[in-house]
Amino acid sequence: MNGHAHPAPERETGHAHPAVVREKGEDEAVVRLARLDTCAVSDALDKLGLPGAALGLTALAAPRRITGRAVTVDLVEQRSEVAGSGRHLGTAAVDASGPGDVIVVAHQGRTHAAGWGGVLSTGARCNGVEGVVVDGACRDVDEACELDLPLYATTGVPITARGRVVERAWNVPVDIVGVPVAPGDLVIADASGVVFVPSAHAERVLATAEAIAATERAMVERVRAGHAMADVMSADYETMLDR
Ligand SMILES: O=C([O-])CC(=O)C(=O)O
Ligand SMILES: [Mg+2]
Repeated sequence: MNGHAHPAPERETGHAHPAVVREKGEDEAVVRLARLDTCAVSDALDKLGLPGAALGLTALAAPRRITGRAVTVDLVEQRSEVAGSGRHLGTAAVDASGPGDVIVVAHQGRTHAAGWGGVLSTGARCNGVEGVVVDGACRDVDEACELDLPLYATTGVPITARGRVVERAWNVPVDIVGVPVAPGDLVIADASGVVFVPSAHAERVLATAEAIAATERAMVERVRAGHAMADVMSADYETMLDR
């Protein structure tokens, strides 16, 4: 699954997640997720009373739907008392990732320095990574566009992370705009935003989202058949997500 000639290194922290040991097409939850969109998944989370939608993130490059399992990177401000990894942020995650993986960088909304860049994008693309999510600024956005690597973030910035922001750890639980994200959690991102699904709740979230999507397909058929909007989107729709 890894584009490099050498085997992917062992992950340094956390648990191996299913995408590491399975080919993408064998990850049943990701296959089902790929048939949905962020809105159906967000509605399912609402109905189940779970958090998951990360606000304020949008596609800066290659704007298409991505789905996969989270490989996390946690960033901190570089200060003398912080022991960085000694290598550039995100590199271990890129080396260990491949098809079915989405790299999720916890940058805590920072916009003064990039939490991702073009050399990293090249590595991610070479390894077949599905895409990258950063809850802060990124640079070399043009390179990500040229590479056709989906990149979801808050904004672009030309300023490097070097000397400013370092990797604290990777493959660890992180916080993305208030949403807890663990390695191996499901990720879906599209033009409406970015949503995470805890792997422990994947089955019931997927089943609920599939039912919601089926209901909406039937509604759209009724709209196309000429039914009044007020009938199609009536009280049933308004209360559909009630718990
Ligand atoms: O220095 C950085 O912020 C990283 C960078 O530009 C790259 O990966 O190309
Ligand atoms: Mg660069």
